[in-house]
Amino acid sequence: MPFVNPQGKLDQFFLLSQDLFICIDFAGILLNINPMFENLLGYSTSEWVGKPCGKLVDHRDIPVIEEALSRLQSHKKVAPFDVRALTAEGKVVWLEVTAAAGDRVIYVIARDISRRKAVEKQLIRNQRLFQIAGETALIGGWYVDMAEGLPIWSNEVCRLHGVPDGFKPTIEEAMTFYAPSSRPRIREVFSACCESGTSFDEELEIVTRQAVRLWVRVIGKAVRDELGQIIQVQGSTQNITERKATERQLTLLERSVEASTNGVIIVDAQRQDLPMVYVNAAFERITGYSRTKALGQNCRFLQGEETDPATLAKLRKGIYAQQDVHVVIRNYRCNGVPFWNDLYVSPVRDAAGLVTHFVGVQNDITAQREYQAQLRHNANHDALTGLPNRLMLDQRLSQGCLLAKRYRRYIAVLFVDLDDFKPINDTLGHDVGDHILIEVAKRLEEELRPWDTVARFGGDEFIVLLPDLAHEQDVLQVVERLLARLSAPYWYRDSELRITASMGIATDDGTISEPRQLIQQADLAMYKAKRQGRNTYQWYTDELNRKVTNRVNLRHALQQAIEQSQFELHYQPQIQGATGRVTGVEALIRWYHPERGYISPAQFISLAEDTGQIMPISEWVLERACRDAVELNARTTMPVTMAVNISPMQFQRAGFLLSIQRVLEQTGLAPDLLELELTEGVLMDSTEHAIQTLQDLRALGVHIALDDFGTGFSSLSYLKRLPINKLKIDRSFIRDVVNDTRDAAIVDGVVTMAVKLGLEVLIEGVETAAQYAYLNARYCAHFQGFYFARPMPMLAISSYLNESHHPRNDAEPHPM
Ligand SMILES: Nc1nc2c(ncn2[C@@H]2O[C@@H]3COP(=O)(O)O[C@H]4[C@@H](O)[C@H](n5cnc6c(=O)[nH]c(N)nc65)O[C@@H]4COP(=O)(O)O[C@H]3[C@H]2O)c(=O)[nH]1
Repeated sequence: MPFVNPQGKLDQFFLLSQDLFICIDFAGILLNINPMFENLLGYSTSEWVGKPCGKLVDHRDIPVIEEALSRLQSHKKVAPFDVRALTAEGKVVWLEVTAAAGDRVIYVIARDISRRKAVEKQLIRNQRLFQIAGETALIGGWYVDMAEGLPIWSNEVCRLHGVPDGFKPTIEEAMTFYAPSSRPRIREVFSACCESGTSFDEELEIVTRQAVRLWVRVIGKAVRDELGQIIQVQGSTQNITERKATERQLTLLERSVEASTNGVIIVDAQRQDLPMVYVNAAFERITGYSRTKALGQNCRFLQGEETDPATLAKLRKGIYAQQDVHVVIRNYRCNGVPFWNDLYVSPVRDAAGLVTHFVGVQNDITAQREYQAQLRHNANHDALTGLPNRLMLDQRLSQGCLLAKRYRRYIAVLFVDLDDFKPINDTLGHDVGDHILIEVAKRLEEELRPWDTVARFGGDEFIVLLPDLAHEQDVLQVVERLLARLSAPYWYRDSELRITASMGIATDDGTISEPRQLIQQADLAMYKAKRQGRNTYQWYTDELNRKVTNRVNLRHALQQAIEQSQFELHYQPQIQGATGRVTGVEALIRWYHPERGYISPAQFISLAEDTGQIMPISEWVLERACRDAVELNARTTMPVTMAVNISPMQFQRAGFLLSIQRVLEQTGLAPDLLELELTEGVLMDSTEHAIQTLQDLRALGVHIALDDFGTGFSSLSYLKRLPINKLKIDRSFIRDVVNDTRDAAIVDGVVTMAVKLGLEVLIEGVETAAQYAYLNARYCAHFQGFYFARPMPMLAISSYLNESHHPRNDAEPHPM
């Protein structure tokens, strides 16, 4: 290595120095370099002597070198400066350069400051990072030297307070930034820290210079010197406004959840067996379990015997699939009482979508369910007796048929109707009636097996279903047992009441296509039982069915007849025996059916009575007969009475009297030419009312005849009170009157009695000359019968009357 010749005593420094010693001329050419040059930069010194010093420097620092050189050339001073030199390996070495101009040369000392530069760089980087952290976390630092008593704020703290960077408040000024509510606290904790070194960590409110309220977390601690004296209080201030808002919201949420009337449960989805980590107060109230008991457990402790496995499976499936799930589940309270839990469960996901929890919202809907059940019960049960009603009966009947079919058994339907319940109800009152119905329901239920059904079908009608009979005949034991039980005395407020029932039975093997038909069949059979004397039963038969079907068909046809006016009136003459003169005619209805021809009134009148269709028919008959009577009387010289049959229903209707009055007025028929024929049955029913109506009719001038006399059971004492004009002796006594002395005796008795009571007598059903001769010889009466004439249409009776009122010579009435 070539050595530069040392000069004078200072040469040793030149050689040994850890700094670079360089001499350059005023043009910047290297003249002399110490050995450190080679050590530091890795170049050989000889190479570089005579070369411009600028070549050593990183191109970025060349302007610095040029500037310094220019100043030195002008013999100006140059302050030490830093440049980057490049080593032989291409690395950068930071040099602190001190240069001074001599007479002919420039002396340069350059010191390697690369390590310092690296530390500085690191420091700057750290400062920057600290600043970033402060800005990001909204934390600023501050300190107060005890000696000076002035707070020093970092830029972030300045920013927080809304003041420019470098703002230097007094302690008092710094305090005034705190909101009035927070001020006493910061004073207290700051003083305590200054005086006794107590650290503080407070969340307080400040008001920025722009009057914005912010929440800050202020942390402070004392710094002591080696003697333990507090020399400084330092700390940080962090803006936590957002966190506070979030916290407030969370608190609000928590309070809301706590206050909710719904039970809320949160379970940890990440832990084994999904333990509950939160339950609210409503959960405690609903279940009776305290938080301490519930937390940490799986919800399954709420389940019990009646918890439906299917519902449970649905709930588990939803949880397993991490989906929302809604169930109504039977749960149990702490005291073992079950309740209906309307439960919604939803997964709660974290930001990454992972299910961390499940939240369950539960509602105790037991009361609601019970109410619904009550409604359902009410819809299916009779309010008075609590028995199933018709609706439920239908379901049970269908089920019963299915069971009978499946297990090859028989189903029996009993139609139970109480005998004479209406009079009890009407006369003794509804309380008594209700009491009996409840008692009947109870007795029926007690006599039956649990799988049998008793339903209330109507007022005093009950249906019993026996869906499990081995043999059809088995039903009879039950029926007899029920009849006996129902006929046992009933007690109401110490009074004994007696009532019986009539029952109709229908059975089937379950294959019937329309189970309701069994009820109809049992109903038919029950009616038959009623007709057979009550407190008995009847079995449904096909024959019964046929009759009923005919009746149903007839009823439909009758309705059409009413609507299409298919009726006519025929008239049968009534003859006065003494004179042979026709004194009246009886109007007899004829139904001309377009397909079936004439249908006898004997076939349809009683049906029309049952169905109520008799009313429109009767009105028509009355009016037609009155009009025809007016016409007939207009054509004859002698008055002719019009006898019209009055049905019981017609007679009992309120307004009957009025309807007679009206028809007389409308047709102009003289009242004494109208004779109303009533049967004994009509008058038997409501005696007082009937007698009053008869008296009113008589007052109108209308005649009354008691029809079919002798066939009923009217008492003679009763007969004497009736304001009637005429008795019509039933034709059943006439048929054999000539030969049968008993019939003759009856006719004799009735006629004698009638005459004694001042009543006229009409003998019906005279068919032969012998009968007529026999009767006419004995009694002063009127006669009617085929012997004289059959009922005939209007035209025919009109000419018949003409003829009879201009009799032929023998003056005897003649058969047609
Ligand atoms: N065997 C026999 N029968 C005789 C003789 N003379 C008359 N008859 C029949 O005896 C019935 C007399 O009428 P009824 O006893 O009031 O009996 C009537 C009456 O109860 C009822 N009826 C007829 N028309 C009406 C009506 O317009 N209104 C009401 N409510 N019932 C009526 O129908 C019943 C039957 O009427 P019809 O079939 O017309 O039968 C009539 C008549 O044709 C006879 O010598 N021998």
